[in-house]
Amino acid sequence: MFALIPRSLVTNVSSRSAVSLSGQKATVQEAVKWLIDSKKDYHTVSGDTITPSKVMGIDHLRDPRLNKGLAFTLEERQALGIHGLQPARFKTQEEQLELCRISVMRYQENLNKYLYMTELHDRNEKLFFRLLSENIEMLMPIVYTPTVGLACQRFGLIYRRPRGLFITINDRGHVYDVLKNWPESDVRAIVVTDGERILGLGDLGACGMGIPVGKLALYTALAGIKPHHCLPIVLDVGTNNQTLLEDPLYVGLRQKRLSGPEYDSFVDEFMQAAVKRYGQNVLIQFEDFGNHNAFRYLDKYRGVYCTFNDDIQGTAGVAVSGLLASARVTGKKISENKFLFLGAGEAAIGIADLCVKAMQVEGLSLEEARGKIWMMDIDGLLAKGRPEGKLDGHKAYYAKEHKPVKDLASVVNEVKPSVLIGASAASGAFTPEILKSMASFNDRPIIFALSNPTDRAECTAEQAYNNTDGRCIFSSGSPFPPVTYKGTTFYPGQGNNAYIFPGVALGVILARIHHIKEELFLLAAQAVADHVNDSDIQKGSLYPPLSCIRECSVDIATRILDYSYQEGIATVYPEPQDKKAYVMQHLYNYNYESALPTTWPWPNAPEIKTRPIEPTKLMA
Ligand SMILES: NC(=O)C1=CN([C@@H]2O[C@H](COP(=O)(O)OP(=O)(O)OC[C@H]3O[C@@H](n4cnc5c(N)ncnc54)[C@H](OP(=O)(O)O)[C@@H]3O)[C@@H](O)[C@H]2O)C=CC1
Ligand SMILES: CC(=O)C(=O)O
Ligand SMILES: [Mg+2]
Repeated sequence: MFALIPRSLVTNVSSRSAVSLSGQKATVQEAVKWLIDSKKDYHTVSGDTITPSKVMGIDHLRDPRLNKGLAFTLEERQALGIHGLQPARFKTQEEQLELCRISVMRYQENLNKYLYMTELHDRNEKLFFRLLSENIEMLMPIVYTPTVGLACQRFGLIYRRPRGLFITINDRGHVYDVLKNWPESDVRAIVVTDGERILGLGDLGACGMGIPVGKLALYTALAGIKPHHCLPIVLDVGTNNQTLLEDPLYVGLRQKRLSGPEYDSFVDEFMQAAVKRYGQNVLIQFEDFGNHNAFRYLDKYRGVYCTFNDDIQGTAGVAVSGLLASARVTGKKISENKFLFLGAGEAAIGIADLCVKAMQVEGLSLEEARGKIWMMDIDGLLAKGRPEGKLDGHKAYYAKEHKPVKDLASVVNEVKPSVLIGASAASGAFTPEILKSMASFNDRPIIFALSNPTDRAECTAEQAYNNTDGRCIFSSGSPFPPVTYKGTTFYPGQGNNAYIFPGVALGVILARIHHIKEELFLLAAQAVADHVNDSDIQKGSLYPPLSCIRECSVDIATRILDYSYQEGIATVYPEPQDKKAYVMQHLYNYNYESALPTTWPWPNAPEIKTRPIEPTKLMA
């Protein structure tokens, strides 16, 4: 009888003294080595005969992890049993990449480019990641903000193949069983959302899955974390978005969002199940939860699990990095600035808290540091005793003895901040009048419009430069094209947590840190700032080019390893002596490897006729 067995179980046949491998006699040890080398996932076993499954032949084309398309050589096509299943042409990965670049650029609509990338991800994983990694500036806006926002909004319409795990409240009591359905057993990182605050687009329920998928694509493309170590998850607890509830295309649970103790116990069960399934070191990144849950869960879980909240902590890292780099333009330390935030939510409070930490490192007391930060929420200035708007949680730290003020322009004129940061999703809130005011009392005003996606930004890059006489230092959460003002072209940097979370995750995973300390984000901020060079600054950017994020991620991870061994929070022993080499050694390789076992051809195997592969011209 034939049976399909996983490669990991092939060693079960070791009790046999000899086997027949694809018709060739071999010792068990040789056969096992061949099978392991062959990187096949399944083999048929019949009696003492182990045969690479014929069914799995075609699965080399169907499985995105194994598929190389026309890049399979003649030897591989014959050895894997896929000869004849593709056209005769052989291509290099470089030729395939060129075709992909041409194909993706042929689409006019960004959503179609997104769909092309999704289809490529589903078809050929290595090609997808190499394409993305080598074309970050062109493709990050497609797989990530802003296009991913649109993809989430159209999720029901564009949904074709599943990616990630959807765990609903109906799975309560069985969350672990659902996790067991995920086909990978060695998951090291989970990005989870409940879809309540997707970018600045609000509650998108289960359609929020695009975000964990996009974030984890960046884990691999920007930090070399292996794709099979990554798991995107949506906790579907319903949605309060009435439009979605009435949308026949909505694919999530069609009911109001669960809240209160039942919701909490569901999230508790998820956390416990994740650790039971993948071990206590599994990294769990919270993404785009509603404000009221984000802070609570960070406080509740950070000392118990290996977890962080990207919107609070990752965003803080990237903003502080920009502020550190801004010193090269303004000559001011962070503590020599006065800050005004529009927004007092996850991103704004996260940034403010990390700025305070940075200012303390620069020598300020906690009170002095908090005193330099002014904040506004939907009810206006955080002023003690204001009649409207609670000052709960961290908001209270930044509330000032001040009369209530509602409008941003008045606060700007009164406070005269040197740094204006928007994390409110209030598009256009930085009006020309406000920008002009910033330029009237600052030589080089710092303006961060961090809200995503693009149409939620507090101002555009063009508005910022035009209304500050080209003197502002600008960055935004989603990318803006270069702006030419009075003959000078500015290339604004992207103040997005994508500079931070992939590198932090890489460092945490490699050091196997149990709990993620705040210091890691300060350290990551410093690392990214160190990668900014004079030409970046001259071009108008506080960040290194997107094409350098991989280097930043490796540097962040290396510094995290150094720090975690110094602090005794790393749990991998023996301690790697050369930390950077250790990081490099563990990066995902998106180049194709031979699909042939190293020992191929098997002794006495029929000779494979080969012919030279002729270099062919790329498409025009
Ligand atoms: N660039 C980046 O890397 C990141 C960008 N972001 C972006 O930041 C934005 C906010 O995210 P997040 O902080 O998580 O969301 P939250 O919901 O936690 O916070 C939003 C904050 O903005 C305030 N707010 C809303 N509307 C207005 C308004 N008209 N005027 C003044 N304040 C207003 C809210 O007030 P109240 O408290 O009263 O409700 C709240 O304090 C989103 O667009 C998100 O995409 C987020 C993370 C990373
Ligand atoms: C970038 C990001 O995490 C956000 O906008 O939510
Ligand atoms: Mg987010």
